[in-house]
Amino acid sequence: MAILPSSYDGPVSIAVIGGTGLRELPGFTQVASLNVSTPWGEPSSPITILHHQCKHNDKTVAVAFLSRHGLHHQIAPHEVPARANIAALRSIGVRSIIAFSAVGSLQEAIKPRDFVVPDQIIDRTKGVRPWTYFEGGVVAHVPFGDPFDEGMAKVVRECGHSLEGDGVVLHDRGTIVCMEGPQFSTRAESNMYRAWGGSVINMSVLPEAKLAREAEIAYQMICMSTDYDCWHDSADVTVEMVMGNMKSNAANARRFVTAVLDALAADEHADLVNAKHLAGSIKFGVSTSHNNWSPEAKKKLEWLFPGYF
Ligand SMILES: CSC[C@H]1O[C@H](OP(=O)(O)O)[C@H](O)[C@@H]1O
Ligand SMILES: Nc1ncnc2[nH]cnc12
Repeated sequence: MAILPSSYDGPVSIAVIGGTGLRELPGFTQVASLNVSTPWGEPSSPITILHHQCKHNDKTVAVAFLSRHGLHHQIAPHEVPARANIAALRSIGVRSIIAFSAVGSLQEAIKPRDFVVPDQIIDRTKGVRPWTYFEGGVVAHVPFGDPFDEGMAKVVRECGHSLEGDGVVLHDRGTIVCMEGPQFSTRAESNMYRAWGGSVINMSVLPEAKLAREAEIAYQMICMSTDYDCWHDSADVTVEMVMGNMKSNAANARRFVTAVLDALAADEHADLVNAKHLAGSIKFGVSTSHNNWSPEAKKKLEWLFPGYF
């Protein structure tokens, strides 16, 4: 295989974070592979820059691709270096992320292989994952009432519906429960999440979505259901089941992501993918006056937001 350049000059506003079963985007041309180091450590994988020829306007768009669990799926959900991942993407210019995830279904109507565009999250992680950029001498609080980006979600839903009838079944909204893992849930937990109104469950939407919000990045997850967890009459979830359903529906998953990238590349979405609606928002969330920031925190945050504060 040819060695890819380790730098890329052009603008890259959009990233895809691939999860279980979506470790690459075939059909896209790889033009660079970036090893970015951040004050929060190394990301899960090199960031691949892909060139994508848009269907609608013949434009070539650059997309960044990061593999959440590493190139060989060697990083457990609680070990994913989410701060480094989001910081590395922001540092190369990314302002919008489509994150992909294999999820368990908590509702009969969401069948294995159906897609869901979640609009809410219930946090069941256990506090073992670093979840903020604002600590160690600087405090900030960002709004998180709507944890996903509605503008991105609208585009994703339109694309999903345009593929319906062609093997894609889409649920427009849903509450995703993010559990710690790596063990799957007990039956009592699974039933409790159902009683709470959970639609689907995974181990990876947090802290990814929180960090994207802090980094002023528009973030939307696309979920693909792979199992009925362990509350249903059918067999309990296993990795084999997850991988089997991911594999047999991989073509649809890729078609879906490609359609979303095509749509996001349209000129009308330029402000959305550059997250103009979020630019500058973090400044209103910071509670610590700038001259009182600790030197360590200042150094890290100036790396993330150069020339900002
Ligand atoms: C292999 S089953 C559990 C695993 O699958 C999901 O991964 P991802 O969200 O990265 O697609 C889930 O969150 C767990 O990490
Ligand atoms: N049942 C489940 N629980 C947590 N994460 C999952 N990812 C896929 N299926 C899952």
